[in-house]
Parts: sequence; structure tokens; C-alpha cells
Amino acid sequence: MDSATLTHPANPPVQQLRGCLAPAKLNLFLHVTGRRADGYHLLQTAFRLLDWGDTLDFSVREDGQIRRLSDLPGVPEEEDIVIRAARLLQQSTHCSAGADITVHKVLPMGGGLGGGSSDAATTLMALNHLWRTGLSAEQLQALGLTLGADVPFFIYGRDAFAEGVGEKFQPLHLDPACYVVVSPGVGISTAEIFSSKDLTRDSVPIKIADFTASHARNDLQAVACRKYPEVAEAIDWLAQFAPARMTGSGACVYAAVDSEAQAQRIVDQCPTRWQAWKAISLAQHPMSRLGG
Ligand SMILES: C[C@@](CO)(OP(=O)(O)O)[C@H](O)COP(=O)(O)OP(=O)(O)OC[C@H]1O[C@@H](n2ccc(N)nc2=O)[C@H](O)[C@@H]1O
Ligand SMILES: Nc1ncnc2c1ncn2[C@@H]1O[C@H](COP(=O)(O)OP(=O)(O)O)[C@@H](O)[C@H]1O
Repeated sequence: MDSATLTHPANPPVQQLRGCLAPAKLNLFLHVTGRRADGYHLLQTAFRLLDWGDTLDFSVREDGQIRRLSDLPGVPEEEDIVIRAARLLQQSTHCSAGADITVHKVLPMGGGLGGGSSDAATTLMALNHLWRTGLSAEQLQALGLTLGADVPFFIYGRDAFAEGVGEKFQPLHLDPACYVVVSPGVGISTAEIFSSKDLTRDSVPIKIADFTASHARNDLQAVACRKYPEVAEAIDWLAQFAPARMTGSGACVYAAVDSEAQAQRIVDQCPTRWQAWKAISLAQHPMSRLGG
């Protein structure tokens, strides 16, 4: 977030926040341990924040309207999770102010990097600050959960061991790391993977102390690879450099590497039909410093 762009330096109420990060996440492991009566799956996962993501600009409107100024191909304004997040906060706090919102989209959609969820979390945190609606981080997480299972994690704002549907957290203390992320050029619907009849839903629950990034598994990976062979191809390609795995419900795959230089060398060799990025772990979400 670019604090230099906060406007009205002489007047206390801030009217604008520009360049607010909506970071990507990786799931370092993901076990499906059961299914709730409402169809949602019980998970255990390790969420890792990355220093790479979308950025959003927010500007307060006095007329109460919430407008998206940027275009997002394939996602009409009314369906955009950013707009839905802003409306949800406005309605649940009876706030009379509105906002103009611009999303600078970088993260591939349907990538398992949590892009939409992270955009929504950043929106809730930014507008809670700009509108002075005063919700606590816990209240924002509860609101966020109604938008998507991944949203609370981004408001929690640091690496976490998560359970439930992904909304119950314990802090996870991980060494800084450098990753290569590869998008095999397909977008995957999370609902499609979770609804597969081939998905195993009976992983034995583990304890946080049992988690090691080097012996990790994603229960969604086999289903995604069967439906989308590009995911399996990307894992095989990346695995020639370092152990590679899918994040979330896909489609992106990633590997931890020894250095930024090594990451760059791998990125430079990525087949032109795919996209690759290097990303560094992020210790704390920059928006969580804003407070309510
Ligand atoms: C799989 C994960 C792992 O972090 O990430 P992504 O791959 O989507 O990034 C998440 O659990 C996804 O969270 P999110 O993308 O917010 O999912 P939601 O919008 O809440 O749910 C989309 C659909 O996935 C299914 N779903 C989602 C989460 C969950 N614990 N159980 C489910 O069964 C439901 O069918 C739901 O309708
Ligand atoms: N602001 C947004 N950014 C990304 N996707 C969005 C957004 N608003 C709605 N969506 C919808 O949510 C779907 C899942 O998006 P995304 O969060 O990128 O994937 P994933 O859940 O795999 O991490 C997209 O395919 C798109 O249809």
C-alpha cells in the first residue's frame, strides 16, 4: 500500500487508498477429512502468503454507490466478489458511504491462488478503514466466510494451519522461502473438483506438529490432474527442478527453490504455452496493519 497516496493530509478522514495488495496464497498441503451436511468439505491445510498478487485502489463516494472502474473479462460487475464484498460490508454496517474500486488483476483466475478471495479480503479491510465502520478482524473474517471459504485466511493475514472449511486458524511459523508458480493455462472451478465422485474424503486428521512441507500431499491434485491433463504436465515439468505440487483446487502448481536466482532460471525456461512467476513468502499481510 502506498501511504504517500493517502489524500487530504491536513484532514483526518482518509478518502482514498491506492495500491492495496491482495496477495496470492499457496496450500502447502491439503487434506480432505470429511464432508459437512451442507456439502462443504472439512479440510486441513497449510496456507502460505506470497508477496505477489493483485492490487486495488479505493476511493470513497458520498452518494453511497459502489462502482467497479476496471473491467474483469468474464466477470460482470454484479458478480465480482469485490463488489459483493463492498455491498456486504455496507449493508451489514448500515454505512451510507460508497466507493469507486479499481482492481489491477495479475493472478490467474481459477488458479488455486485465492485471487478472488484475496481481492474480497483486501476490499473488506480497506473499506472498513475508509468508511470507519470499525469491525474487528474477527468480525471481518465472519463476514468474509459468507463470500468464500478462503476469504477469512487473507484477513487473518499470516501463514496458518487451517481446519474446518478453512476458517479455523493456528499460526504457522515457517522459514522464509522462494517459490516458482506455474499456470498451465486453464482455469479450474473449485466446485467441480470438490464435487468429483473420485475425490477421497477420508484423510486421517493430523496435528499441526506433524506437518512438514517436504512430506506434503494435496488430496485435490489427483482429481484435477485426471480432469485437466495440463496440470499433470506442469507438475512433471516443474518436478525436474524441485518437488512440485498443485495449490488448492488448481490449476496452478508450485515448487520451493533455493534462491531467487534459481527461481528466475526456471521461470525463464517455462514453455511458452504456460506462464511462470517467482514469488517470495510474505510474513504479514500489509492490510492487516490498517486495523479497523
Ligand atoms: C480449495 C481452496 C483451498 O484453499 O482454495 P482454491 O483452490 O479455491 O483457491 C478453498 O478451500 C476454496 O475456497 P473458495 O475458493 O473460497 O471456495 P468457495 O467459493 O467457498 O466454494 C466454492 C465451492 O467449493 C466447494 N467447497 C469449498 C470449500 C470447502 N471447504 N468445501 C467445498 O466443498 C463448495 O462446493 C463451494 O460451493
Ligand atoms: N475479483 C475476482 N477475481 C477473480 N475471480 C473472480 C472475481 N470475482 C469473481 N470471480 C470468479 O471466481 C472464480 C474463482 O476465482 P479465483 O479466486 O481466481 O480462483 P481460485 O478459487 O481457484 O483461487 C473465477 O473464475 C471468477 O469466475
